[in-house]
Amino acid sequence: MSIERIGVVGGGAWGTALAQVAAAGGRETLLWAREPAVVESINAERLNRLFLPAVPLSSAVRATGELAALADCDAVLVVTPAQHMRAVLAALPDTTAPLILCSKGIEEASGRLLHDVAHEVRPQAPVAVLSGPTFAHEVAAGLPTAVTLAVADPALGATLRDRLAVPAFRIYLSDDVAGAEIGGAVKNVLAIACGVVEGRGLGQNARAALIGRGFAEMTRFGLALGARPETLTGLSGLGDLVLTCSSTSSRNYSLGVGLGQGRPAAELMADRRTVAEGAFTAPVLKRLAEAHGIDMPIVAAVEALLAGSASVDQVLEALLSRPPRSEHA
Ligand SMILES: NC(=O)C1=CN([C@@H]2O[C@H](COP(=O)(O)OP(=O)(O)OC[C@H]3O[C@@H](n4cnc5c(N)ncnc54)[C@H](O)[C@@H]3O)[C@@H](O)[C@H]2O)C=CC1
Ligand SMILES: O=C(CO)COP(=O)(O)O
Repeated sequence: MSIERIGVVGGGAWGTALAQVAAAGGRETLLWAREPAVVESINAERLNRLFLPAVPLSSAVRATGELAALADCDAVLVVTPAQHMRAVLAALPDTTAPLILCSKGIEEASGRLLHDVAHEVRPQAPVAVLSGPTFAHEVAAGLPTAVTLAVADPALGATLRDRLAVPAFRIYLSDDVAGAEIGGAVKNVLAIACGVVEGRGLGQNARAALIGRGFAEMTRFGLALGARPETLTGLSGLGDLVLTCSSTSSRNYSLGVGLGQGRPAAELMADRRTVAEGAFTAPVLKRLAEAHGIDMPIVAAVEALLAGSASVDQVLEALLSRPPRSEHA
């Protein structure tokens, strides 16, 4: 199987950065964007003025507003917000090209991981997941980055890796598709919690404690859903958790900073153009954890803050008054 022409669905920051990677070496890459202003600014100025304004794009990235234009792509990177993925996949032209899911989240209405959504909507297409510690602006600027590419078929994985990898964008293969997805979805919720710690001035010890105990929650949830431990300790799990929990470059962390400063979630979410996936993942993750009997107190605290059902001081008090337990229980 030869993969030459890549399509990208989603003209936000991450779709644009990935289009830039796919266009390395001057290979034409077709980026579908929902906003006509994004299509126009990319084609006319080589810039995505709405979502990634600081990075000049390769002339090999071409934008379109028509999903039908992706019909002859050999592989399609899917980079919409998680809650819109089902609708966009359903609107894709009839193609059996491999779909590489690059979004991070869980579908709220169904509780399904995104690769399950993709299998359901596009049963003929092979599905891969690309995830890891990857701020879009750094990838687009060509800074060194490493990711996990998870796909059941190792031959397809190697073909996709050979087409997409460049020296500064290292791709590590895995066949643990669910594990790669779970890390990326859960870390967004934990990043909100770490932002709250900063916003409320709780200190760096508290942030490190949240990363450690948050990782314990990610591990319990991941193992219960069939993820492998080495995936959770790898790039798409612990690697991305560390990145997102320690930088205001993260939209999720920044949302948490606002919550920690006492601003209401509704105000922080209103008029957002960019997506903070953890706000949509938290309620469904809490629901899934309860359904599976998995203890996830940090996730529950973030959900309560976002829902406005508890204040920062109340969730802090609840977390600090939990009965002592073994670190490994
Ligand atoms: N920005 C980053 O550094 C990274 C983002 N991701 C993931 O990539 C996914 C996309 O995020 P970004 O590219 O950052 O988005 P963004 O926050 O830069 O832009 C928002 C995106 O949402 C799209 N959108 C809004 N309403 C929509 C609708 N009804 N249907 C379809 N699309 C709609 C917009 O067209 C735009 O592409 C998310 O799941 C995110 O977690 C993953 C790794 C890195
Ligand atoms: O997923 C990301 C980095 O790996 C981007 O994080 P944010 O969505 O929080 O900005």
